[in-house]
Amino acid sequence: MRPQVLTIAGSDSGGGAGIQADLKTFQELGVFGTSVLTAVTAQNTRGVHGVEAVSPELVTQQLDAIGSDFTIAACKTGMLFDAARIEVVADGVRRHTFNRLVVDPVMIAKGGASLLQDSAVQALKTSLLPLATVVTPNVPEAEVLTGMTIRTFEDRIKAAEQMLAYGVRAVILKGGHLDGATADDLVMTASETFLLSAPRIQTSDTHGTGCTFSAALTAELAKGHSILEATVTAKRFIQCAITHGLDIGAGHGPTNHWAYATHEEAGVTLESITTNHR
Ligand SMILES: Nc1ncnc2c1ncn2[C@@H]1O[C@H](COP(=O)(O)OP(=O)(O)OP(=O)(O)O)[C@@H](O)[C@H]1O
Ligand SMILES: Cc1ncc(COP(=O)(O)O)c(N)n1
Repeated sequence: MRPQVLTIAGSDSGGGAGIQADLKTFQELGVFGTSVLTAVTAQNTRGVHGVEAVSPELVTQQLDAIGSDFTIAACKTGMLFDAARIEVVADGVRRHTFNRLVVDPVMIAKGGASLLQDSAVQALKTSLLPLATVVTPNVPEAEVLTGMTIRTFEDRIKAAEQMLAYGVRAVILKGGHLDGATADDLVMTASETFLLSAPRIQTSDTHGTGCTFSAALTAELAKGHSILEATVTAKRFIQCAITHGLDIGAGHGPTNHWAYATHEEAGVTLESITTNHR
């Protein structure tokens, strides 16, 4: 039987991020995707033009419809909109024992639109992160989650340590927003810290990179791979998707979800940098 997976996220009408990016990624990686919508955005490559949240009751109904019928091997969250949706999502994840949980703490879209209310950050930290297997913040999201300013490599290590203390099993602090010849993601578990690197692609077509990366990670966890194995495959998937962009739309274009199946990926490395003594 195909592994069944779930994404709990917002809809991106433009198809490059959100639920749409997640389902395309699941399909490409051979797992059966289901979805719980938390919000609907009117969005294209130029930006977010409207947002409406799905009621907490309907979010719960969707979670119960999935949880009562499917065997969810892994699950991810994306745009959660506000504290009320976070609480019902955390409740559903707990009740249905969705055990392998990837939390992508989506806060702000590439174009600058807010996808999570400021007042929801505390709920994310206290209700959802303790249930998470992996949390995948970018640098601005990690700054909000930790209250730290992240500039140096040491800052990234300290921030990842702080997020690990929120109860997650692994932190992937993504480096897409930083400069440099490589896009480096810091991967920290209780026992070890790694640097996951790939050549940085010069492109503005990076809409939905975080969604796609976390969906690939979820698909690989669902197949029973370890967190590290799943992380490396997810990086390969997103590297191919960014490298072979589709040139769609006039703004930040989507990535190519087909590319992983049809192109060789080059240059992803995983280097162990420290052994953590906890
Ligand atoms: N230009 C790039 N070249 C290569 N890899 C990149 C590039 N931009 C981002 N990445 C990689 O894509 C993955 C997603 O990271 P990113 O920091 O873009 O997430 P994000 O900001 O949450 O994405 P989004 O909010 O757009 O969905 C990471 O592995 C990151 O290193
Ligand atoms: C529904 C939804 N979820 C997530 C994102 C983040 O993606 P990006 O930062 O690339 O805009 C988005 N734009 N829309």
